[in-house]
Amino acid sequence: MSGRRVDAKVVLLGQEGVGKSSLVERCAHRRFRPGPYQNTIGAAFVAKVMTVGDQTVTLGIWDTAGSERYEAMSRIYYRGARAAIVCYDLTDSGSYQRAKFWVNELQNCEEGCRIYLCGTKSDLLEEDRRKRGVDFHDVQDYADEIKADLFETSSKTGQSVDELFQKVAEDYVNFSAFQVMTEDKAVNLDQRNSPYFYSCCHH
Ligand SMILES: Nc1nc2c(ncn2[C@@H]2O[C@H](COP(=O)(O)OP(=O)(O)OP(=O)(O)O)[C@@H](O)[C@H]2O)c(=O)[nH]1
Repeated sequence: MSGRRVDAKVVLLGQEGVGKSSLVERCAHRRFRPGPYQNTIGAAFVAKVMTVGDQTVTLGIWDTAGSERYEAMSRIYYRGARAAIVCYDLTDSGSYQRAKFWVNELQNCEEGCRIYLCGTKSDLLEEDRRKRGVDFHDVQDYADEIKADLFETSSKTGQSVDELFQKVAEDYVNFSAFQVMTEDKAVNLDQRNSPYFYSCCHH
């Protein structure tokens, strides 16, 4: 992995303890560590190579610290991000409010960043449905409103974790292809000095 170019910066945001580090651990190392909760200090970085069709894409994933103490630092980490996975704990409505705070930040400061809402710890709901603290349909409506994708994941069982990161990689590839197409067009339209442009207009 060393020396490999990162194609897209991805940042994880969300209240402390919602399971951001566990999500990265599951995605990168396909494991879940149930041990005592250790909060992230500052941020952690993982590069993950993904396959989209016949292309490989390296995601540079920044796992930020959720503690409000590190809020200013998290802002540094989402700068230039192509995708933000904004996490909340499906059993904790307060964490969903905190997720909305990060969405507002991104909308105001990082226009080019796609947002993925991620409700975590879905295995806890399988154990007991009454533990759900955030209504799925409410979040789906909100996701539609902000043009975000919505996933409900479990790092413990692995549910929907691969799907989430795969979608991030696919959107990156598709969006980049679209961007190249529109940029090419912009160049063509702008080439007033090009021989083609004049030959085209003078004949
Ligand atoms: N049951 C269950 N517990 C989880 C899951 N994901 C995380 N946890 C637990 O939730 C606690 C917090 O997880 P972390 O991944 O450290 O949370 P974080 O969002 O990175 O926390 P900060 O680094 O403080 O921002 C840990 O005790 C995890 O074991 C999950 O999918 N299911």
